[in-house]
Amino acid sequence: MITMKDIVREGHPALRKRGAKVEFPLSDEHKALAKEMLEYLHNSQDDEIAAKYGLRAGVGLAAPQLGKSIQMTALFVPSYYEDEEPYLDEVWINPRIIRESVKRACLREGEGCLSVDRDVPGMVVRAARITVQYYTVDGEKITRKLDGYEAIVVQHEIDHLNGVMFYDHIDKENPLNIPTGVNVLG
Ligand SMILES: OCN(O)CCCc1ccccc1
Ligand code: NI
Repeated sequence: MITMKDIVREGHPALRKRGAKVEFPLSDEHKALAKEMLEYLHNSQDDEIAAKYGLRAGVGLAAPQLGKSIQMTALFVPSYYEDEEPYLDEVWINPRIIRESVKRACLREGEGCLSVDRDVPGMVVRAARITVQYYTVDGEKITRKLDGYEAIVVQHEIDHLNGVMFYDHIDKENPLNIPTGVNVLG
């Protein structure tokens, strides 16, 4: 199982490279990696397992964070309501944003990252609504629109696949400034 020791931290080259496109059909190695990445997210959001193995909770995990410079990310965003299906619970292959709104959004609390062992305060301003195109592990091509918290998470993950870190988006001069018209979430 993936634990924190498998997650590379700032300074590791894989975090600053664009990942290579994943070929289909997925190799056994890539299939196993996809499964393990999603498992990490489930484990990290299970209080008992997370405490037992010292896992930091995450709603996303991108392959470059494991030192694997490929275009693969796992997403596990539980729904707001316990008894409802999670909003996102899958692995996306070769995802790309094909459209984004002019409207911007950010999380009131800012963002963090499993590959960043420090707090980096500041507004991470992103597109409020995106249209993404990705492949499932079975090679099915999906086009999907997202908004709200999921849109923020997916942009954070796709950034990782392109060597971008969340703090690259923070305004150095005025990190806590919320530009006019930006939706503040949370
Ligand atoms: O790359 C995923 N990872 O570092 C876990 C944190 C994910 C995340 C945190 C805040 C806002 C969006 C996404
Ligand atoms: Ni991250």
